[in-house]
Amino acid sequence: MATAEPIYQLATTVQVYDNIRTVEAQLRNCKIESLPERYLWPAEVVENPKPANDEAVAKEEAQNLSIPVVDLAEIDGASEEVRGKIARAMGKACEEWGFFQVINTGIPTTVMDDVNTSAREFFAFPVEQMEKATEPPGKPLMGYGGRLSFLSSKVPWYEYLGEFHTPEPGVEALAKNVWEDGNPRFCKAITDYCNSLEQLGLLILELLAESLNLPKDTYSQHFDKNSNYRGTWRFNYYTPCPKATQTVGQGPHSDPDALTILRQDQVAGLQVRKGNTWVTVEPLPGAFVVNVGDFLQAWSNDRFPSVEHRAFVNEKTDRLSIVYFMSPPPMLNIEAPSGLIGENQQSVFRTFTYAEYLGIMFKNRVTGDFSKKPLDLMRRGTEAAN
Ligand SMILES: O=C(O)CCC(=O)C(=O)O
Ligand SMILES: [Fe+2]
Repeated sequence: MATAEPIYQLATTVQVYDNIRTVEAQLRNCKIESLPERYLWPAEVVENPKPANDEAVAKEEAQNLSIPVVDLAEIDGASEEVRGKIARAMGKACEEWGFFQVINTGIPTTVMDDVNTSAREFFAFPVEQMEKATEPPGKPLMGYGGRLSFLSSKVPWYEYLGEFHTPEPGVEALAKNVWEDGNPRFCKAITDYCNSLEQLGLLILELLAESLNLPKDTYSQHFDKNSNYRGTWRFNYYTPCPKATQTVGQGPHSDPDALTILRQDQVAGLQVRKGNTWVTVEPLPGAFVVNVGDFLQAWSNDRFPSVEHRAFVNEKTDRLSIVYFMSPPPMLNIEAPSGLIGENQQSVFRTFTYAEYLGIMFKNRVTGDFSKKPLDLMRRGTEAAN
């Protein structure tokens, strides 16, 4: 079981603080006046980067930008031509943004509504009840959390609940710790949702391979149920923060996995880096936000960047995002397919496994070193790669 994997051992250096609900209540009751130091992220992280030239122009440009939208309405039984068009649009979005929104996925509204209701049911509990789902420190970002610092030197203003969907689904064990009857409705909602997202993820991986003129199963074959791939669901819940402008829901990061599929509610909060600015991902009803993770960046030989993103919070409204992370089998060697490497050339990154990569990433983050994107350490010729 994943609990014992050495890749997570570093996370035992985790620092546990008061739950953010306690801090929020203290602020509202004027028991404390300002956010505790640990939530105060540096200005360069919280604010938009200052453009070198004209700030007003850059701001306006950012407002007019939005991540591409890919429509899947015609994908079922599509002709080669139509499928190719969709694949190219997706590939272009990934090359230029590392992000896109996907609409008309065919996933029934009820599947999305049920998981939404389940997430809100959980986060409506008092802290003591939610904490029944807290996992021991060796399983970072699994179970319930909302006061931890192990991925950065600062604490983000958010709570999460998550578990594996595959290879060993953990939702039932988790639910048994929280509800006496194990809440079968909750378990079903999450399982149905993950099954749908898994199918969507496989389709996207196929289309992305096609966009690179690779055999369509180049990536998706490694996400077969029998392949030991890691599918993880996570709810991110951002309670309103009385000092929202001083902190972040999630600091700038790229996702380590291959592909992330996120469903946000109708409250904006996700921002994607584009050059020197941050572009807000506008909530679109029924859409999913898809992004390339570090692993797919390596697997595409740098064609699809895994782009930094962050989530902000606000003073009045809570916000929920529901994420499905697709990570390859931990021991799979990742190397760029030969179709992406020219004659007499080497791949941009050295060969590495996901397990090895997570180890390096956690170490980097626990020590608070954000000066390098972890994936850059795997480029041929860099220190960690040698
Ligand atoms: O909540 C969001 O919009 C961002 C979530 C995210 O980036 C993550 O969970 O990795
Ligand atoms: Fe992320």
